[in-house]
Amino acid sequence: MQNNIERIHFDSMNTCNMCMMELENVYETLVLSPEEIDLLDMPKRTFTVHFPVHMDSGETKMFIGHRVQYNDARGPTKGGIRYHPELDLDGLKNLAFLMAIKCALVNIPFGGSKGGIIVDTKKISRGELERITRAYVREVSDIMGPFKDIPAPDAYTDERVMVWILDEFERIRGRHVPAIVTGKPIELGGSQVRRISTALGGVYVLEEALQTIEQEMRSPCVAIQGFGNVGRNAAKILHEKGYRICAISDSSGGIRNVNGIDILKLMEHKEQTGSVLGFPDTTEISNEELLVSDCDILIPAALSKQIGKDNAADIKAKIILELANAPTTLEASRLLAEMGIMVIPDILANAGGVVVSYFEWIQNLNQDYWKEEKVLERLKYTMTTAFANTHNICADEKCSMRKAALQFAVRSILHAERLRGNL
Ligand SMILES: NC(=O)C1=CN([C@@H]2O[C@H](COP(=O)(O)OP(=O)(O)OC[C@H]3O[C@@H](n4cnc5c(N)ncnc54)[C@H](OP(=O)(O)O)[C@@H]3O)[C@@H](O)[C@H]2O)C=CC1
Ligand SMILES: O=C(O)CCC(=O)C(=O)O
Repeated sequence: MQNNIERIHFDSMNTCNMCMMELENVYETLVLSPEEIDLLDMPKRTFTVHFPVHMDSGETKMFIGHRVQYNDARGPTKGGIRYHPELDLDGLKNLAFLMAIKCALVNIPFGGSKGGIIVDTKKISRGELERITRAYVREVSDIMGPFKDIPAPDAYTDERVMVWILDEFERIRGRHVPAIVTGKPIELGGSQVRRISTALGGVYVLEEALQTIEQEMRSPCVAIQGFGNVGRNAAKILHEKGYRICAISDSSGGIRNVNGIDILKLMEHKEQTGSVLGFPDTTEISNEELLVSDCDILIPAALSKQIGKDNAADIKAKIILELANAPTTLEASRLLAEMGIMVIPDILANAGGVVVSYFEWIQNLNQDYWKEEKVLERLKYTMTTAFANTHNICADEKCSMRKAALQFAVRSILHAERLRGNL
């Protein structure tokens, strides 16, 4: 086997260095062959598109979009679409890899993908957002399909964007194809619960995790970074369950009140002002301060690489529930494990989103729509089973949850590759 540095030089075209480094943590335990490592280290396909869009000003601007399909041994690739001014292909490869791992861990028949457009949604109009989305779909429609690659919402995309993706794709195909995208509004084939499923799935695994620790936490104090779809719904669900939400932030900064923040009122405040700042009876803190603030449970629910080697040692939470994707660098993950902090990894913690996306896809294909109770019951079963599978490996091997989850998922992906005769 080549060492890491040799490999980076050897296949520099489309490697995913972050994926390689993450996978190295399980190579030894799983005793993988060089062929297996080669297969896992690189995405299957990477697309970059460059397309013009007419802006409101009358000028035409060029945009760049990507879609990475990492592995499809277990089924069509599945993963969100992210709009962000700092979107980069390497980050997307890692996110697509995490999708493949996540789907294998919760045992749904999908591979993993991720995509997006380099754009700041706060600096464009609604009309421009729609034209950019539709233009991107025209560029990538050939590689999408209900049995090929199925997008969904991610940071700075929402139901409205999913509807434009659906509509543009159906215009191109000339027929209805509801299963082309998930995260749609219920009126257009969306599933009950999908709006809150990422947060709710996270709460299910958090409560399983709390049962495994000896020390009882009474009215735990929770700090949440991010107040978008995932952060806001996690805050609301936990608030309703009696947790104290002591600190919360968005891109403009954070607020803190150790006695707990009224989340419903904060949601109204954010709706009216566009920010969590200025909410009554709270002290302003920075996003950096939020991450290292006194709390029992820390929930990163915004962007990647928020917890790194520079701030990990200062974290005071006893549990970190990673609702964002890749919020912790690998270096920081190792440090947190040494500090005895329980980290419920993204690939488990935020899988509730794709699990209900899978339910939405099934409902679309069968044209048979489920009641809320059925979705809730199946989501809970899927998440608690994935938690138990991960926890059992942790107990047997005395390893972190991240390593355990990764092992479980890699085994499952390689098994599918072997069955297909690819290994
Ligand atoms: N949506 C889903 O179903 C899933 C999402 N995820 C992951 O969850 C995370 C959040 O996604 P989602 O909630 O959908 O995205 P949204 O776009 O709905 O929300 C993003 C939130 O993050 C905040 N934010 C952005 N930059 C920063 C920053 N530097 N510091 C603090 N907060 C910041 C935003 O602030 P502001 O409101 O001011 O813009 C916003 O509140 C992402 O990592 C995503 O990949 C994972 C699985 C599924
Ligand atoms: O719902 C989905 O299909 C994917 C959601 C997503 O992008 C994620 O889990 O990171």
